[in-house]
Order: sequence, then structure tokens, then C-alpha cells
Amino acid sequence: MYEAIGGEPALRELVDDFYAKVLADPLLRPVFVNFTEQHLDHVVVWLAEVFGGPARFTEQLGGHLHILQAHHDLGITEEQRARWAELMAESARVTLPADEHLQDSFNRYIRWGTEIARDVSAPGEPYPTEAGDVPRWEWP
Ligand code: HEM
Repeated sequence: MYEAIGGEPALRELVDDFYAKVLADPLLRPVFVNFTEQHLDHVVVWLAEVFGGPARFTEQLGGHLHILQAHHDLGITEEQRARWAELMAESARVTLPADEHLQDSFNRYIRWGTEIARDVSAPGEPYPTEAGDVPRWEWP
């Protein structure tokens, strides 16, 4: 799927387009008060690994455990999760190949991933101390 998407350059375009939308969104902007350019790089590396590209998130950025910890205690509401997924779908439509199965598969991953982010971020959830491997999304 990484190759079908267009590799890292396509994911970079996707993520740039997406975070411009996120930072302009009244519902999401408050969640991203500590946003840095590095965040963009890390999300590109994460998505690359999930979709079958290089395992750099596992090797260099702390793997699955780090991403769970990064969302701890953010208190992401269902409304924020849904908006995040909606903006990501919009960005995928304009930056990724217009292949129906690819777009569907991408959005199914996003739904799954945002539900995990919402759940791990809930107030009172314990700080994550263990996690499995970074998931690899199967496609088609
Ligand atoms: C598929 C779903 C998601 C993916 C792949 C993802 C990806 C990431 C990654 C890779 C990081 C770590 C960045 C770093 O190491 O610097 C991160 C942090 C963060 N994510 Fe997500 N995320 C997802 C869902 C969400 C949602 C739904 C929200 C909120 C609506 C959110 C808000 C944040 C925030 C605020 C941080 C920064 C935390 C900090 O200050 O360090 N994420 N995300």
C-alpha cells in the first residue's frame, strides 16, 4: 500500500495538507497547542511504516509504545476524533491516488487509529507502559 500511495513524498504532501486544516480548525486547534514541525515528520514516518514502508518509527522513534504515550491524557472527544478523521479523508482525496479501494482502505485505517487515540487519551486511563509491534495495514 505504501508504494500504491506514492511512498514518502505522497505521505508528506498528505500530512502537510492535513495539518494546515487541523491548525485552522476551531475544534482541533486547542488540542495542538504544543504543535511543532517535528510532529509532521513523525506522523509521516508512522504512516509509512503502517502502510508497509520502512520500519523507521520502530527503529528510531520509540515504536508503538511511544505513539500511545504521546496521546495519553489528551482527552480527545468523539467529536474531535470524528473531525480529525474527516479532515484526513479530505486531504487523502486531494493528495493520494484517486483509487476507490485505496481511499477506502486508507479511511478504514484512519477510523481504527483515531479510535485507539481517543481511547488511550481518555481522562483516567493509565499511562501506557507496554505495546505490541507497530501495526501493518493489509491491502487491498
Ligand atoms: C490514525 C490516527 C492518529 C495517528 C496516526 C497519529 C499520529 C501521531 C504521532 C505519530 C504522534 C507523535 C508525534 C511525536 O512523536 O512528536 C502524535 C501525537 C499527537 N497526536 Fe496524534 N495521531 C492520531 C490521532 C490523533 C487524534 C484523533 C488527535 C486529536 C484529535 C491527535 C492529537 C495528537 C496530539 C495533540 C499529539 C501531540 C502530543 C504531544 O504534545 O506530544 N492524534 N500523533
